[in-house]
Amino acid sequence: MIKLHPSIDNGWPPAKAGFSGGTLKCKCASNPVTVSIGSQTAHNHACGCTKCWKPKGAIFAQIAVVSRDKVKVTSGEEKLYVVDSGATIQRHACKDCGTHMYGRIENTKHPFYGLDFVHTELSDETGWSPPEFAAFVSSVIESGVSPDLMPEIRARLNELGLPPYDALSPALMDAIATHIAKQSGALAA
Ligand SMILES: N[C@@H](CCC(=O)N[C@@H](CS)C(=O)NCC(=O)O)C(=O)O
Ligand SMILES: [Zn+2]
Ligand SMILES: [Zn+2]
Repeated sequence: MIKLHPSIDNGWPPAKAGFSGGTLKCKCASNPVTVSIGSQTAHNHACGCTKCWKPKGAIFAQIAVVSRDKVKVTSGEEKLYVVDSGATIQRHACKDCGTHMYGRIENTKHPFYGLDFVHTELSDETGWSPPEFAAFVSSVIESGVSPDLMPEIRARLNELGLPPYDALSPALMDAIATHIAKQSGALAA
């Protein structure tokens, strides 16, 4: 069976009712960076793009969103740096172990402004919102996955209940387009 991501390959625990967050910890054995998340996450998904952080050996990342005001660096802030300051999502990573601790959008006009991107697998708590779909699936080829494996990867994602898309899910793509149409005036605000 093709392996996609350690938190996805064997299924996942369900979201816990009333779950109110937890602490993300980087992979450093000493002085880890810790980030407190003060609420449940949403839109958790697998992402195949080259920019999202993946655990060792994984083909996909797993990533969810949470309101930026619920994200607080609680230790090791001095170890964080922005991976690509030109990217829409400013990914704050640990300079010692490379783990991305949170991704933030600073452009106030962006449809997802106000939401941070986080990898909930970095927490010991269970009850986070589970993955719902797979995004940027074709992009795994850009990381060196053989195009010949794509039918098997998409079949496995479907089997796991994660519909594969080559961008975001239709619901999120519609939300982005609606936001842009309201900004341009093509739709009434
Ligand atoms: N094919 C590209 C896709 C990159 C991409 O568009 N990633 C999406 C999903 S994370 C995105 O929203 N990126 C914005 C950013 O990285 O700032 C790649 O794999 O590098
Ligand atoms: Zn680290
Ligand atoms: Zn991504």
